[in-house]
Amino acid sequence: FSNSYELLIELKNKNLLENKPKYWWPNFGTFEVVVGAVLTQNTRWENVEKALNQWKMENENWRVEDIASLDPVFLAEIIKPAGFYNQKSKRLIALSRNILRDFGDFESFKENVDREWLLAQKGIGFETADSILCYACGREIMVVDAYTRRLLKKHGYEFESYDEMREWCERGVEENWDKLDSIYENSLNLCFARFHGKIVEFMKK
Ligand SMILES: Cn1cnc2c(N)nc[n+](C)c21
Repeated sequence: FSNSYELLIELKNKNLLENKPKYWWPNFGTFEVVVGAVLTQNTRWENVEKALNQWKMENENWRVEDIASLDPVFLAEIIKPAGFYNQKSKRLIALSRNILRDFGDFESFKENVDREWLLAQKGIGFETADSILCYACGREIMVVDAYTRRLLKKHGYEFESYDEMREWCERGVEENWDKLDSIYENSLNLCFARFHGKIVEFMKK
């Protein structure tokens, strides 16, 4: 493939997202995505799901108001399966408090947060920030990760930085948006959410 549009087309016909949530990340658009994005650092997704489900055994769902006022030792115990649980517990509580302090509630955070605010939060780097923007806030931004880097390297593409790789993935799709729009029968929204999901599922196979 000579650009990311051609890569997307090659992946499109492999049915990589069948029996997956519509936008790939479970509970897309909710605070649970924010928690999962922090928990998935340096561990396997299966461990994140275990941690997320531990909380949901006792609670309806993950709410920013609950986590903001939680005892860090108590939360660490719940998220233990995800690893680095003391550090991740402290960071999730601080992040939740800052969301309430700076935005008032999760809905307003979804609408108004930007990449700079996220990157200023302790323990949030490019991949975590972009996962939150894309899958919690529904922004058209491409998450790139070790899977993406490995796939592109295999096809001769190497990048100086995270952002250079992200821009390569976004540019090829944006330059061919009209072609994609007709292929997807004009239902082309959040295509980067699905594009990243296809890459992860392809590389895991
Ligand atoms: C949501 N999500 C984030 N990272 C993932 C992964 N590695 N594998 C599968 N899923 C669904 C994931």
